[in-house]
Amino acid sequence: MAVSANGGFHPINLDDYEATAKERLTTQAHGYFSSGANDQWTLRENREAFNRIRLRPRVLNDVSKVNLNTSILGHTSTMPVLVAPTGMQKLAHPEGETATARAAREVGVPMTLSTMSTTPLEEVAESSGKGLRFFQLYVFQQRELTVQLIKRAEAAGYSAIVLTVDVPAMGRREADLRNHFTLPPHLTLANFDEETHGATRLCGAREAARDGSGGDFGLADTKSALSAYVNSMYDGSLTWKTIDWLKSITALPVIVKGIMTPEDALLAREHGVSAIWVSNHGGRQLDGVDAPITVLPSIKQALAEKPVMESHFRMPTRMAIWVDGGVRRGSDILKALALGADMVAVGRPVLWGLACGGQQGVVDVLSMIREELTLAMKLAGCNDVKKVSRQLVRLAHEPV
Ligand SMILES: Cc1cc2nc3c(=O)[nH]c(=O)nc-3n(C[C@H](O)[C@H](O)[C@H](O)COP(=O)(O)O)c2cc1C
Ligand SMILES: CCCCCCC(=O)C(=O)O
Repeated sequence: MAVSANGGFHPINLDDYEATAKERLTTQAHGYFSSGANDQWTLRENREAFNRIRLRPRVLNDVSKVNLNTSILGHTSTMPVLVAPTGMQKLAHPEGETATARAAREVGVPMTLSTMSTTPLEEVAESSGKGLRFFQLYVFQQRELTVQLIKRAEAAGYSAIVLTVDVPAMGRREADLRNHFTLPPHLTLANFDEETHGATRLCGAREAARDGSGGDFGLADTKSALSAYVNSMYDGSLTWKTIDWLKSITALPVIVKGIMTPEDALLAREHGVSAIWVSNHGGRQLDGVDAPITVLPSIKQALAEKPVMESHFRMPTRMAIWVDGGVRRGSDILKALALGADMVAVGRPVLWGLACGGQQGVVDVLSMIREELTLAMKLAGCNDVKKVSRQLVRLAHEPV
């Protein structure tokens, strides 16, 4: 990282943001944001998998101008990048999700707001203004509460519902256990009512975690307050019928986040979703699964080979593929596009930007991603994201 004479912060890559964010965050917050599940093999693999993919540059192709504009669900994004949902952003900065929303709007990319936001979804919508925003949904055992969240997201102008399907139970994040992670008293899960739901319940979990009593959640040393909350509140009985139900109660496009196999990608298409989001939740759920970028080619191939199944649901003409996990370089985005992604999401880098500089920090992170992507495109001989093709990359098992 470049350090000026007065010790100022001059990040030159996304890892520099992470290093500085670590210095600024509490141990608990940094542990929650950065960690993966169990031995964190998948967390590391998300990065390493990108390093195994080689680029195949073409030359003499006029790259004096590079076009990154991308169409997403009938809207426009200024690059094929979106902000992934991450919970509890006020742990990173007092302005939390509103700062992220303003930054995403400024840069012209979509933001996905987490159900587990520390700012009410309506307030985030107001900050986002005309910015494109999606609402990430967790389905609660209290179905009525889930329906209310969807109705509120529709009323507040969110343009899609992103249903996360890889949290039937909370992954085992050992940093949260070691740090006795709790939400600080001044923060709440702001999409919920103190009386009836979330904030109150997480407070219960917080006290139980602190005094080791187990409290209402029966916490032991092997459970964190977060896992106690998730395991007692989220609906672990979701099936593919849940997608049909969701589509029956909202006219918004439905995206399914957490797809990792061709089999599930095909099922998602049968159930009429608008996009699948290939993701292993940033290595935070099942440790030992492949990186999303590794499974992307087989998912793309299965969708291309198998015809769209007939069903009584309205089918999108083409189901889009979004991907996330370990994206830290512009060239990672180029690799993902070449392997079949329509959009690429970033999670932790946005949190690091938020911790380093609030709204401006997130703008800087997204702008750095844009600059790196533009340069990678030029050096690879590609002047338009729409023209990125499979020929641009070589996988380890393919001949040179
Ligand atoms: C701190 C943190 C909180 C997250 N919260 C959510 C969430 O509330 N909902 C969700 O669907 N995914 C959540 N995720 C997963 C991200 O949406 C995304 O899949 C992941 O972070 C991508 O990997 P990356 O961080 O390497 O970019 C969270 C990830 C992190 C790091
Ligand atoms: C208060 C519960 C936090 C739920 C999980 C948010 C998430 O998806 C993640 O941390 O990962």
